[in-house]
Amino acid sequence: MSIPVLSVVGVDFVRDGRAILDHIDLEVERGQHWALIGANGAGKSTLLSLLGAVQHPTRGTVEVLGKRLGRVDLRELRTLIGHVNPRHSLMNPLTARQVVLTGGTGGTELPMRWSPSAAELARADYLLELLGMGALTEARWPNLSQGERGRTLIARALQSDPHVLLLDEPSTGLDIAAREQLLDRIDQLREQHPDLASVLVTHHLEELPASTTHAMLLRDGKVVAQGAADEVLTTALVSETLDYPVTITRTEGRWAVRTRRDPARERRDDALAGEQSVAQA
Ligand SMILES: Nc1ncnc2c1ncn2[C@@H]1O[C@H](COP(=O)(O)OP(=O)(O)OP(=O)(O)O)[C@@H](O)[C@H]1O
Repeated sequence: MSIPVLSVVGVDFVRDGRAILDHIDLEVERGQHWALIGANGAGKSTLLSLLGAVQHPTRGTVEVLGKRLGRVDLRELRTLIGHVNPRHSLMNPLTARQVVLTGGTGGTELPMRWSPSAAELARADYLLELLGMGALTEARWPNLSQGERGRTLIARALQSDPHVLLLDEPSTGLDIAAREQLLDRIDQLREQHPDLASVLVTHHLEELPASTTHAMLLRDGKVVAQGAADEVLTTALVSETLDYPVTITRTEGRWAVRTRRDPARERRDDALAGEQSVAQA
């Protein structure tokens, strides 16, 4: 059996006496594309930061391709992981191509007196093309739209040829066209790199690419359910996770969420509104 790309065993993350993550187990294999779903504050970004070797767990183990966080140099681990941070900040107005090249140098700016090899340049251009940025390789970061920046950052995360891609709410702030373009590119990327694994965090099931294979539902730092996407992204389990009645549908691979009507609750709300207006009269 091959070594999992990511292996999380018995992980707790405790801050100020509070369990922000409570006994998390997760195994991500090559070619699997996980969605991490939960309400605000459920612990999604914290879990992603452990997977990205940004922080250490309080208890338990995190391994990336069998290399254990805490035992292996963090820089070595991070070359195996492509982490897309939507809050990427830049001091200099680099071009899209230069931003992608920084993905191979481990910083956000290009090192002084550094010049890329022909292979590094060719990879950056290949990735920009793959993410639909081929016409904008010379465009400068401050002039890129939010959607173009997002796609550039995914190309940047892939420059070091990582085994796993971590995406933290990649569609936040995008209009519908930009979001759909991004999701299409993620689907294409996964198709063309069948060994790549990924973990994508979102609040919104509409923002999941059709190529999502697995899901984990988190509530208050605990796992509500995890496994194959269609077994986990169900009306009952997502409602339990969000503590709110929703109906989940999946059409042409994509998910949609609607508030579930609860006739008993509506009758109670109507009766309450009636009592209040009588009281005010
Ligand atoms: N280093 C820390 N110290 C103290 N509390 C923290 C720390 N990191 C995270 N938290 C808290 O842990 C909880 C989970 O945070 P996290 O950002 O992981 O949630 P999330 O599911 O990503 O939320 P959101 O969807 O709002 O981004 C929050 O209540 C947050 O305030």
